[in-house]
Amino acid sequence: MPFDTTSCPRFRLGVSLKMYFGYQHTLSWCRQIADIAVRHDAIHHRMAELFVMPSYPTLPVAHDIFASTHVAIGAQDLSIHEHGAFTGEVGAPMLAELGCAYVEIGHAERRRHFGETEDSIAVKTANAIRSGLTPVLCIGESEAGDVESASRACIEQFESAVSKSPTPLSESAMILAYEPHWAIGSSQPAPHHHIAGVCHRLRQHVVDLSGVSVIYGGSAGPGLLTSIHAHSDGLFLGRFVHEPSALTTILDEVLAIHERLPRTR
Ligand SMILES: O=C[C@H](O)COP(=O)(O)O
Repeated sequence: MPFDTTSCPRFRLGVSLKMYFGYQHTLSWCRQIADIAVRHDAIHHRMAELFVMPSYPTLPVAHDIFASTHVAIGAQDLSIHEHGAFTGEVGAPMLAELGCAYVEIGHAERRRHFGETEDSIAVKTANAIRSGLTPVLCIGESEAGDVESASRACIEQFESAVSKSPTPLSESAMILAYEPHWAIGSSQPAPHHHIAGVCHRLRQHVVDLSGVSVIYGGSAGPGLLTSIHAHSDGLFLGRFVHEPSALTTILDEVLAIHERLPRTR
């Protein structure tokens, strides 16, 4: 009997490749992910939505690789400008033209290494929305602390990022990627109770915004979704899916989670 997923959550799984792979390695990884996506029931039955964010130069070919799959592509950043004399920049309109559905904004590494500010993040968020891209807005506290202070920091970052939005937030699609800076690039994710607590408060904060999902990133990998799925709409993945078979393991978890949820038939 086919799965009835109408009453079940649809998990959002995003992957950023950052700048880890070369050009050919990226395309080979994308082909393997496409192969997994066309065969896995969790994708077929729309229990999970997958988006991948490779480096800019690979986007057109990645778009072709995923064309006959349910996998979407996104960029890892965008310019604060849309067009014009801004050497080296890539604007939201071109990303949309390339077939990107998503764009990452405000990642901790951009904040730390490239001078990303709350103001530039707000401008980028507005530009993304104006071009029809779904922002994957990265928010998170810089130092390890308690759930309350982390949640406050995240909510401040969220409110600042959407402060220039050209449309009412109730009409916007957005993914909030909760990434505590101290858990990124680490050997393990933040403690489960911390992830659950912060994601819960973020979900409460956006409870009236039906287009906003809250996912967790920061050393996320196989096994994590099983533990946090009641509190998180998915995962933002990095190093721990560089080996494509790890994604199969996570999609298997999605299937198992759905199997355990009550069904309306
Ligand atoms: O963009 C992805 C996140 O920053 C997680 O990266 P990581 O899994 O290497 O910690």
